[in-house]
Amino acid sequence: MSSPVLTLSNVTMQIAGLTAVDQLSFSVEAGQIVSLIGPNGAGKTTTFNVISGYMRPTAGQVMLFGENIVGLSPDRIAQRGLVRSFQRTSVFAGCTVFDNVLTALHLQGRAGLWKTLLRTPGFRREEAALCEQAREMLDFLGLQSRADELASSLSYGEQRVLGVGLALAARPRMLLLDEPAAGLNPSETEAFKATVRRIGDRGITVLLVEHDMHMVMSISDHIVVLNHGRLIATGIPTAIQQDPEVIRAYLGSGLRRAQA
Ligand SMILES: Nc1ncnc2c1ncn2[C@@H]1O[C@H](COP(=O)(O)OP(=O)(O)OP(=O)(O)O)[C@@H](O)[C@H]1O
Repeated sequence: MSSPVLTLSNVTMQIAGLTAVDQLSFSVEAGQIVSLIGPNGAGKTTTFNVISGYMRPTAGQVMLFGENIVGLSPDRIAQRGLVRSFQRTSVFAGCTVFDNVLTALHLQGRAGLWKTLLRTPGFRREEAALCEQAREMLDFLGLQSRADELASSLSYGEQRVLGVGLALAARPRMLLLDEPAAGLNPSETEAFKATVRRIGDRGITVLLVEHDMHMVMSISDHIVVLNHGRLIATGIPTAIQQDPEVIRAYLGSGLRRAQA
């Protein structure tokens, strides 16, 4: 049996007198693809902010790989293996696709300033290894044929995939995806789903916030549902689709479309 990589215990987040997240507890098991869903204003983004260190919860505990990460900065949390890919594209538009990935890998590299400036043999060896890793990453993302093009020339969907590649360059053990399908057309969404599955196949645990119920229902091993900051249901997709409280929370709308 797998063990949880992430556990929230009684997490509460009050913002300007409003309880955005209310006594929230749930766990994410290693290697799973888990979706965090709920109607607008349910507290999903706030929960992501708390998990990734952008907000310090008013109360509660967030355990990542067995360690309480409340109070750690996003950078420190990323060093512990949890990396977040943002809703908006975050690629360097004026650089080539290859240089985007290479730069992200460099940020994780070990070459120090002097080694880099003096272009020592150690630096050149590391540079060659990183170029190879960048090519592998572009293969993995299905962007190899676009390597020499400017990132700005990619479609919106491809830019989102590249943005995930930049997050993967940090070698996360757990990846947080913030509305990955937002703004994608149906074929881009299908391609993105395949990418997320391959990320899962690499043993990386994925937690995503997503409004596209088709994507959520077809990709998730497990779903966590929030409403008004509270957990109202958790389970496998088929159970969530039939959960009366979930259907009530959505007034049947989004969920009914996904079942159709
Ligand atoms: N910085 C803030 N200042 C004031 N209120 C906030 C702030 N951030 C979130 N809230 C409130 O907290 C509640 C939860 O918001 P949150 O953005 O986490 O929900 P969400 O589930 O991500 O919504 P959506 O699906 O619309 O993105 C909402 O009532 C929201 O108005």
